[in-house]
Amino acid sequence: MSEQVERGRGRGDVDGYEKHGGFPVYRAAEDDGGPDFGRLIEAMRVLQDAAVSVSAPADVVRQAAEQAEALAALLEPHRVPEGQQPGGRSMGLPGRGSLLMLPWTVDKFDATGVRSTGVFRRFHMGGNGAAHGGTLPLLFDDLFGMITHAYGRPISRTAYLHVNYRKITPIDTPLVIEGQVDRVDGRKTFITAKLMDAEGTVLADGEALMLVLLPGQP
Ligand SMILES: CCCCCCCCCCCCCCCC(=O)SCCNC(=O)CCNC(=O)[C@H](O)C(C)(C)COP(=O)(O)OP(=O)(O)OC[C@H]1O[C@@H](n2cnc3c(N)ncnc32)[C@H](O)[C@@H]1OP(=O)(O)O
Repeated sequence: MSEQVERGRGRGDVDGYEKHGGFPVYRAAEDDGGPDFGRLIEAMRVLQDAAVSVSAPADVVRQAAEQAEALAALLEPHRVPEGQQPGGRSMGLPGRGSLLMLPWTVDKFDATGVRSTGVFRRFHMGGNGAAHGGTLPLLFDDLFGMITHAYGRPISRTAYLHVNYRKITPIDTPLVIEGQVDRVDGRKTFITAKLMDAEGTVLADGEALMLVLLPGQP
């Protein structure tokens, strides 16, 4: 996906694109973590959905806990430093293969904006069939980061993020989020986006100021 970025278009007067402040330079994982990584992440998401929605007999809960502990022990010796794991860098996987991110798929990524589609799952539910209010800023924030990147700006930090909740955001319903850079002013990138249902009804809109980091800024 990074190859699609029209490098330099939105740099403005910001130097040192490759430096990203104090950030290490992140590269996309070449093979999306290998043939079974996406499968593992999706299985983990199904498990998350189950963990927040089941009411199972004590014996089943005990077995599940033992299996979850065994799985964690299997993976534990393979931790690597930030920027080396496929999670979050696998551009071909929903949510870039990060369990933290909403499992949404990017279908437009260029300097004119980014669009992503997906569903909020049971794991993301707040109450009465609606997505938890805290999960929407997560979706917006990650989109804003991608929009900044697609515009050719260095990785930036969110200085502020505002979300207007216009209508209830349902779970298990295909939705789309789309946004773009509105204005650039030196280190400042102003971005807006809308979350919509399949009929184009706006469920939430958001705006953010993303600030290009100064050299050495964490
Ligand atoms: C793998 C391969 C490729 C992957 C490709 C995919 C893309 C990859 C996607 C990643 C997606 C992640 C995207 C998450 C991004 C976060 O979520 S970052 C985490 C959340 N944010 C933070 O933790 C930021 C914490 N805050 C800070 O670090 C510092 O406050 C900041 C934001 C760096 C700014 O500090 P500073 O550099 O000292 O800035 P400062 O001089 O105070 O202000 C600069 C200007 O901005 C203005 N400003 C600053 N804050 C504000 C504010 N809140 N409101 C209004 N104006 C403000 C100032 O007034 C000033 O304006 P001017 O006077 O220049 O006109």
